[in-house]
Amino acid sequence: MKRCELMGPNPLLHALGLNACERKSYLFLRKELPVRLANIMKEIALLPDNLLRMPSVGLVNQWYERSFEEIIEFEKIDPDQSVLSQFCERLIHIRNRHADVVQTMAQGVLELKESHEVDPGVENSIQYFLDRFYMSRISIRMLINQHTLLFGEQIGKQESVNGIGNGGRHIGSIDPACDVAAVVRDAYENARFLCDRYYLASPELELLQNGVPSDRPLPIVYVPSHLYHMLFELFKNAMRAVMERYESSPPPVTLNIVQGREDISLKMSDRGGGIPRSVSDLLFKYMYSTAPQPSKSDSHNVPLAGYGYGLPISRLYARYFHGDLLLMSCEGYGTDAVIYLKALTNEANELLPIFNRTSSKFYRPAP
Ligand SMILES: O=C(O)CCCOc1c(F)cc(-c2c(C(=O)NCc3ccc(C(=O)O)cc3)noc2-c2cc(Cl)c(O)cc2O)cc1F
Repeated sequence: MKRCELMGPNPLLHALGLNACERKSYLFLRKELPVRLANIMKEIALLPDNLLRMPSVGLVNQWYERSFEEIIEFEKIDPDQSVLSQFCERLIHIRNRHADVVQTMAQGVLELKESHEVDPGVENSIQYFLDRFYMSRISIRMLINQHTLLFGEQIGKQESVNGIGNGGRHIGSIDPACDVAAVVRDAYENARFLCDRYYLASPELELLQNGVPSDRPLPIVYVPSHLYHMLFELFKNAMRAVMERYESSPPPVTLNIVQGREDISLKMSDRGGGIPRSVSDLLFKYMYSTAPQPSKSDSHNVPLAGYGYGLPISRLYARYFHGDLLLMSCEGYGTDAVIYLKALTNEANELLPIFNRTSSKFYRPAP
């Protein structure tokens, strides 16, 4: 078995250690995944009783408990090829089980809103929990994807992730030369398709690099699907604001990519009229964003915005590798949304929620 340098829990560095080794990854994940599942289950147990009792939250909790049990079954099994294949299949099974966790938790929050008065203290606890819960989920899915993409059955067929061709250079879900400009154009075109379908028109994209029109590739080490998710969400919001404000000749949405020494900044600017600060703060609140899902039958007239957790989860994707996502809206004119990415690979390690005395205080403040 070829030795390999397991480069620690940083999935970027771990995966870029091109001689990734399935056995080392198995030994790391069979410990690390139960730890991350256990950490978040401890926090679920500390949720306000009213939320914990909601049927959908109970369902999510069962999924976590089941997945925890299924991984610790490997705790004392030495890896031979059969065990490694079973482990890969088990991870895929677990990833599929958790596919609808975001919507199911949102349903749990809705069940709470519809059945109980929610005081600001409980709302703060829910906001704190969901940020940590979804960040934990991003990290767990990142580790599972790296292992199953690097060592799973599909390894020979992996052409690209998220449909963006790349000549097979991906390492798991990480692209060591992720072309930011290409992901921007991809996200814009897909948001534009939805916009055209609903408004029968859409704003043009003005793509700049350091303030100058440019189509030049801009390769960074990143997870294209994370970058795409953030950009697609912001383009949808910008297009909705612009098209709601302009009957015709909508002004373009500008996306300026600025390469700094520490940060790569992607500033999206629109002239959609903007929102007051009191509203822009609410857009990151899970309780505010939780509304009954539009019925599928009238999906043709659902606005661009998905009544989802698009913005808070996009911010978590940015923060996962120590970046950020900020909104600066000028009511009466338009909105700037900035995605900050870490330009230096070795600084882009994971940002993980760890359950400890400090975090538990957040749920039940000391009497
Ligand atoms: O569904 C999701 O997950 C996200 C759902 C989210 O849905 C929204 C949406 F796409 C766009 C806007 C919006 C408006 C607007 O709507 N302006 C008109 C109005 C002015 C005042 C007030 C008020 O005073 O209350 C309300 C609206 N202006 O700028 C933005 C805007 C918001 C964001 Cl996050 C962005 O990245 C770019 C933007 O241009 C608000 C949304 F809410």
